[in-house]
Amino acid sequence: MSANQTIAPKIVVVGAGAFGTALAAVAAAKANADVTLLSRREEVAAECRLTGRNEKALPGIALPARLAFSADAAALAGADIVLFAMPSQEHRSAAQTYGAAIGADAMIVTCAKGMEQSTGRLLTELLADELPGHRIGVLSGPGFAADIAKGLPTAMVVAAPDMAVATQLAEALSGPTFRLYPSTDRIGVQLGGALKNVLAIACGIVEGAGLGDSARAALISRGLAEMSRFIAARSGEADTVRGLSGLGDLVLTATSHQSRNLRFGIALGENGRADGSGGELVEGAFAASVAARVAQDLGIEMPVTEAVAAIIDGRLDVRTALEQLMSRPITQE
Ligand SMILES: NC(=O)C1=CN([C@@H]2O[C@H](COP(=O)(O)OP(=O)(O)OC[C@H]3O[C@@H](n4cnc5c(N)ncnc54)[C@H](OP(=O)(O)O)[C@@H]3O)[C@@H](O)[C@H]2O)C=CC1
Ligand SMILES: O=C(CO)COP(=O)(O)O
Repeated sequence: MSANQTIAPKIVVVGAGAFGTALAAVAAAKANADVTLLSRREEVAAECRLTGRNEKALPGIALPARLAFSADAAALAGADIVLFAMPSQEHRSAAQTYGAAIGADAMIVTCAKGMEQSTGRLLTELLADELPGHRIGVLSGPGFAADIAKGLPTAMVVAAPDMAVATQLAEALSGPTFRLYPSTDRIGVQLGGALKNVLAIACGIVEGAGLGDSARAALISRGLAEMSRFIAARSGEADTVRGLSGLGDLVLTATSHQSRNLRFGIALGENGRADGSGGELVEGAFAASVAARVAQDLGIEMPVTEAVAAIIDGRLDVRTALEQLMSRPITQE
């Protein structure tokens, strides 16, 4: 993507799940849009082409007529903006699969919320490892795919190292009901998205175990403090945590039953153990252990995150976790 581009950029969204389909739909709703949704399975692309819907990902939602569908990596040729919208743990293999088909000038934006579990790498770092020379951005913030695709008002953040590029991305991807704010804090923006999922699981556990709304409010506030410490230790900006990608997304995910992370936590709180996610993607279940491990390496305290990781691993039960959290030494807020 060149710095002074005025014609509509060519956008390819890789990953035809709920979020990829929603982002492709809002981008394609604009006049002159050139947007392709790239699935890894031909049957998904074929169904979308035939019915104008991606029924499994976004049930009952009609997609814009201008949106193109493909399962051929060749669709990436000439793309100005490539959105990576597959799960965090799939980013490295997707970069390896599609990298050769992506042109050297394309800007790549991760839209996932997580860190690589095996290495603790941020997704922007991982993409820079696999796709050297590309400008790498991140899109995150409070927005459920179904809300975005239905045209309900949504605001999120897109971050790139250079504000001019972040602004270009925000302009290219925003629409009448989908507003993107540009930022240069890639670390803060993506860590907000990764860490709020763990805290949403914690809020779900509190709900499922019937511990009350006051406990949820305490968790949101203390969880935000954990996010701040982690972001600062990873050299992100302190202010970012108070914005859409931090507090905004934490509040949304910790309070809405649309959230898969919250629902997973509720089941944990009700049953006292992890019974799986029923096939749903629960990013926080991956992020909990890696965030706890990295926090320990960085020497920062993240008691809520550590408790969630231990509960998911079956090393701690909910009652003991609560006792431990409540009996920590009294400190200043
Ligand atoms: N859903 C939401 O409301 C939001 C989600 N996000 C984030 O977006 C990311 C994706 O979530 P979401 O869309 O909901 O997940 P879904 O489970 O709905 O979809 C994931 C999609 O990724 C595809 N996929 C998996 N691996 C690869 C790969 N290696 N290459 C290409 N495609 C692949 C899957 O394809 P297949 O069907 O073939 O398995 C599937 O279409 C997550 O990190 C999530 O946190 C962010 C904001 C909102
Ligand atoms: O990130 C999201 C909303 O901002 C989606 O949350 P879940 O993955 O918990 O459904």
